[in-house]
Amino acid sequence: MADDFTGATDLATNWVARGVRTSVTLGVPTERELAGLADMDAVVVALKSRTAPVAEAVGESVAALAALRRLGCERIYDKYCSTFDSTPRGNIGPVADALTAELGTGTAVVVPSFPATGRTVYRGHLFVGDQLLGESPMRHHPLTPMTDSHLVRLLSPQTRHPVRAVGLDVVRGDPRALRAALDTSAGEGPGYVVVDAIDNDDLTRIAAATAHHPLVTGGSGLALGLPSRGAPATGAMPVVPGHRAVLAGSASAATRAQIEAALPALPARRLDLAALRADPAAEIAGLTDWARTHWADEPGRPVLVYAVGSLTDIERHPPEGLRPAAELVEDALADCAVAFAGAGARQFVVAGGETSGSVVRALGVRRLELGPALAPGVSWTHGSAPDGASYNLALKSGNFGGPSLFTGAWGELR
Ligand SMILES: Nc1ncnc2c1ncn2[C@@H]1O[C@H](COP(=O)(O)OP(=O)(O)O)[C@@H](O)[C@H]1O
Ligand SMILES: O=C(O)[C@@H](O)C(=O)COP(=O)(O)O
Repeated sequence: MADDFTGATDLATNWVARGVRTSVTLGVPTERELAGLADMDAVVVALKSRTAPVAEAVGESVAALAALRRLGCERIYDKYCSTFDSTPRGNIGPVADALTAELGTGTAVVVPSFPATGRTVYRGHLFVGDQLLGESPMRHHPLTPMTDSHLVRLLSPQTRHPVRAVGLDVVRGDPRALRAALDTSAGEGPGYVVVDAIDNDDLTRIAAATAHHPLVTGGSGLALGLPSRGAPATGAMPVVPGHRAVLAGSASAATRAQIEAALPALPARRLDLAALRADPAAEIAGLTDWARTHWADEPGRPVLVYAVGSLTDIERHPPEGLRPAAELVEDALADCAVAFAGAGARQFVVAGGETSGSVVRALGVRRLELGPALAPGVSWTHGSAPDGASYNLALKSGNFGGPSLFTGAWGELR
């Protein structure tokens, strides 16, 4: 299970790359939906629980676990952000505590490392590229600003269980010693072990040492440590003809670079918070008319609607008595998606995990199958809504992908 929608397609991208047939369900699958998943090797349940109230996040995660167990899943992967997005209250710790209790497990590993995207862990410190997490642009995140980098320190206040660390020397040493270090010792109850990993070989060692663990936790990188089952498990993804749009609610550094690179090439509009507060329906109608005009002029050319071009666009506190910007933007982009779909848009790149959750829920899509990969942790997907409309959706984590992703992604839809 994944705590946001981009995280879900990120994990699925890595499983599919290892030849594991994987579907993503958007929300906890119903009994009927479960029946359609029986022949998959893996299922990722995408939740929107990263910044939800703790009790809600725990409740949804336990419901997702119950559904996965009904499906016969024997091993559970608790996927959170490779930048450990959370606060001292959660939700990484409380969710992991609940899963540990439900599964009756002892020690669970904590592995945010995803070297292909620059996330590495050394001596318990999480790095984003060359920077410590707490010194990286993640310190500016509108919802979960990360100002510390030490994973034991970050997780400890969030859990009732002990947190210890295992260093790179152990990861690269005798495999039996690694396995012993990651297993629950006699008399030890539930707890967490933060494991160093700075390259994919480290992840392979950790995956082998935890192959018998019923629960692992981390970013998606650990999935790349699985033994490959052969060719990537993507079938021929249907390409849905229709207009194209990029909807970017993320304020992350990679998204801002993608917006900057796209501005000279794509018709673009930045959301106007004041206008949205004054009359959201009129603002969405205006954006839809604008998009329609561009699609009529140049069919095939995507339009870009974005929230944050530079850090100064972030509104940390709403003016007295008004709705927070995060809610306003998520609702606006979800409404744009629905209105754009009504105007014939079928191909969307959505930037940001929370944003993707809002957009995909609004479109009503409940299940995604993966298509071509666009960057580490980012793939095109295909999904259908109950009204019969189908979409190609690329749910892009705020911090993933190169600068040309918003302009270059479309070439993969052939
Ligand atoms: N101008 C803004 N001020 C404050 N918050 C914003 C603004 N624009 C967007 N947001 C919010 O920031 C959050 C970004 O989170 P998310 O979509 O998960 O992106 P990321 O993947 O970069 O974390 C969303 O809730 C979005 O609505
Ligand atoms: O693990 C990751 O970094 C991503 O899969 C992820 O969770 C991204 O979250 P957002 O940046 O909020 O999209």
